[in-house]
Amino acid sequence: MTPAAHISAAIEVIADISARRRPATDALKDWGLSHRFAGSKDRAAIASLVYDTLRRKASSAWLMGNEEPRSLVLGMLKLQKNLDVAAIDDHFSGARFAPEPLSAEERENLAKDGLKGAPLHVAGDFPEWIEASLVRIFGDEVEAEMQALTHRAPLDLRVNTLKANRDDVNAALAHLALEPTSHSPVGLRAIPAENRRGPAVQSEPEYIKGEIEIQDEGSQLAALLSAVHAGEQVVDLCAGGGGKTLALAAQMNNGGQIYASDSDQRRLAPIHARLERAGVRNVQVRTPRGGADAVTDLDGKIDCVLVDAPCTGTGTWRRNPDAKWRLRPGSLSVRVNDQAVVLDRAAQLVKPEGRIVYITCSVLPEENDESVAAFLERSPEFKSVPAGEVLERALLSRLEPVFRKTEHGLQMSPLKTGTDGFYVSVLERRAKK
Ligand SMILES: C[S@@+](CC[C@H](N)C(=O)[O-])C[C@H]1O[C@@H](n2cnc3c(N)ncnc32)[C@H](O)[C@@H]1O
Repeated sequence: MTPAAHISAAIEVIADISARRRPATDALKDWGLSHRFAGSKDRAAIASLVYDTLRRKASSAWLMGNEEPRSLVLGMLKLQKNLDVAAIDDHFSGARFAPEPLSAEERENLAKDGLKGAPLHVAGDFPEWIEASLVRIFGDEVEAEMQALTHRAPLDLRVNTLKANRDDVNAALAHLALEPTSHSPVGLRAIPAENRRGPAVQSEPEYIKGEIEIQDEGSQLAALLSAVHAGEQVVDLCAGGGGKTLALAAQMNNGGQIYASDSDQRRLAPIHARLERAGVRNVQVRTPRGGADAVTDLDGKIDCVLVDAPCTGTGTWRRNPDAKWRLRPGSLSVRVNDQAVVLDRAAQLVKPEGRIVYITCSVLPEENDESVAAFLERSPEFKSVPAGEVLERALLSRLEPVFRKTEHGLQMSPLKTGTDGFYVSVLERRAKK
C-alpha cells in the first residue's frame, strides 16, 4: 500500500470510530479483517495515523472548521506530522486508493497559522469539562503539559534485578538501540519509530527468561517510591496482572513477604505465570473467592499497603488517545468512589507507623490529592509524608527537581518526568499513643 492509501484507510477507520462510537482497537481490527491484503507494516502505519488523529482531534477539528473524519486526518497531518500544504497535496491526489484532491476551503484552512487564538482545551487537545481540574494541577502550564500528553509514548522496559543488571541487558539487546531511562535506575527505553510498530520485545530471549518486563518508567518510579525493602510485610491490594508486584519483589530482593490481591479474580490470573518467569519467590497470591476479601487475616499487621488504585487513566492518554474523548464526569465520580473504598480497606491492614502508598495513573486532582485529602479527613490516624521525605526514603532525592509536588504527593507527567502521568502519595499511620 502507498502512504496515500494508508491515509485513505485511516479516514475510513476514523469514520467507523465516530459513527459507531467504538474503541479504536476494535475498528482497526475490523478494518484488518476486511482488508486481508494489507500486511503488518501497512496495518501498523494505518494504526499510527489513526492514533495520531485521535491525539489531535480537538485541534484538528478547530483548524479545519468541522469534525468530519477527512478533516480530522488533514488537521493531524499538519499539526502532528508538520506537513505543509504541498506535501499534503501530494497524498491527496485523487489517484486510485488515494484520497480525493483538496478543496479550496481545505487548502485555506491548512494554510492558516496553526492554533493561533485557539481556546485552551483545543490547544491542549483535551475535553473542555476537565479544564478547571487541569488548571488546579498544572496552573499556567496546562497547554504545555497537555500537548506533551498528545505525543507518542516510548516503550519502556524494567530490568528484573533478581535475574540481570541493566548494562548486561542493554548490551544483549544492542540491536534494539535502547537507552537507559533518565530517572529509573532499572529502566531501558526504546524511542518510538515513526509509523512503525515498536520492537518485538516479547520474542527476545531476555524477555522469555524473565530478565525484562514491559513497564513505563513512571510505573517503575511509583514502585520505587514505596521504598519497600527486604524484611517488610507488604500487601499489593490492587495487584491486577502484577506489574507493580514484580517490581516490588525485585526491590525486596525476594526477601520479606508480599501478599498480592485484587477484588477481581480474573485480573489476577496472569500474575502466576509472570511471577514464575521473573523468578519471584516472596509473593503469596491471595485470590478472592466468591467476592470474599482474601486478606482479612492480615489486618493491622502490614508495613506497606500498595494501592495502585482504579482510576480514569488520564495519565496514559499517550497510549490510549481515544480514551480521552470517551471520559465522562460520571466515570470520574465512579472512580473517586472506588478509591475511597480501597483506601479505607488499606487503612485496616496497616500497622502503627506503617504506610499506604497510593498510586494512580491520572493527572486529575479529584482522584489524586483530593481523594487523599478526603481519606485523611475520614482517617485522622494517618498523615501524608512530605514529598522530600518520600524521595529521601526511596534514595531518590536527586529527583526532587523533576517531580511536580502537590499538597499530598508527587505528580509525574510526560512534560516533567518524560513518563506517563503517575501520581504517588505516601500515607503513614501515626504511632500508637
Ligand atoms: C490500576 S489497576 C492495577 C494494575 C496493577 N497493579 C499493575 O501494576 O499491573 C487497578 C486494579 O484495582 C482493582 N480494584 C478495584 N477496586 C478494588 C478494591 N476495592 N479492592 C481491591 N482491588 C480493587 C481492579 O480490579 C484493578 O485490577
